Amino acid sequence: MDKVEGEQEQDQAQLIDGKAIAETIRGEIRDEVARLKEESGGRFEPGLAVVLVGERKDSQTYVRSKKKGCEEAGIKSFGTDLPETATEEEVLAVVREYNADPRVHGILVQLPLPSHMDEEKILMAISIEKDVDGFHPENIGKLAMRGRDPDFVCCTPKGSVELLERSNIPIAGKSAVVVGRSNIVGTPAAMLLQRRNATVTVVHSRTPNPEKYIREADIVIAACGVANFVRGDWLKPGCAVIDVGINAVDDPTKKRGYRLVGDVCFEEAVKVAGQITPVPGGVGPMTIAMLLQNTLEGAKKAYEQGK
Ligand SMILES: Nc1nc2c(c(=O)[nH]1)N[C@@H](CN(C=O)c1ccc(C(=O)N[C@@H](CCC(=O)O)C(=O)O)cc1)CN2
Repeated sequence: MDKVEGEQEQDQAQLIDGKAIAETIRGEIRDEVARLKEESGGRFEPGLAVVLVGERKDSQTYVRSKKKGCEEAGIKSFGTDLPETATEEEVLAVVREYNADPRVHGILVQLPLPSHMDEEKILMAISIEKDVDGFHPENIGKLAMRGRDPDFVCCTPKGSVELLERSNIPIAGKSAVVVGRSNIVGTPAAMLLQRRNATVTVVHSRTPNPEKYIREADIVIAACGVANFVRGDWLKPGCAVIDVGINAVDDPTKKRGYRLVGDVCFEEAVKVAGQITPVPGGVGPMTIAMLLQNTLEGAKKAYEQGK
């Protein structure tokens, strides 16, 4: 059938530009921090403490980006780097010090921690009012409860939902599938979508035929950590796809010898979906923007209490 003039069929999904959206949010944070500092007559400054244990290159890069993000936003950053050989007690001592420091409104311990440490024990030591990563079991628990609000929501799931909202993609009444059930992404993402009245299914490594559920979904959040796991023909035409995966695959044509791909096969999915996030440049930049937003929220609460 001939196309009506001016009417165009969409043969490719619209890209959800996480980098641009994150930049907008960072600008909003910068303005709000400046307003807060001005209101306090320069006496109050939001502060974030970043604890890094070990020498993982990727963690070092993320920590650097977080500190740079703070600097650009006018947030003071504090940092403690400990060697891989540090003991659990040494990390706990650093966390306790930041818990007690009134200049610090947010604390994060970069994950993953070395394998000899009990991650949950360390995350639980972070004061709930400073848990800007939202990983404390009490914050996760509150997220799961109707009628309760967590102090902070984990950054990657929060950023994923923010991408949907800022792209005007309706959530309420829609059917959503979250691929993956990790404590820090899949599970909180499912809870956030449910709080916005989506009907949510979580598929995971033990789900037989996950494509059966994904084919029904208006919204897919993929967070299973398996490169190209979700195929294009698993998707409902026109659906929104948020790809949380950041997987390195060998690529000798690249300077660093690898390229990053998501948990969704982008080349196939872009032909079927209505909207899709790229990797890189999708959810990743939102993680840091949400961390800065959470730090600002924590600082504002502390400021109000201190007035
Ligand atoms: N304490 C925490 N640890 C970890 C978190 C977290 O939220 N809190 N998340 C990840 C790592 N992470 C932040 O810490 C993070 C990952 C990826 C990106 C990002 O912007 N990625 C870019 C690509 C980067 C590249 O080229 O290598 C993108 O997707 O465009 C930001 C933050 C695990 N640990």
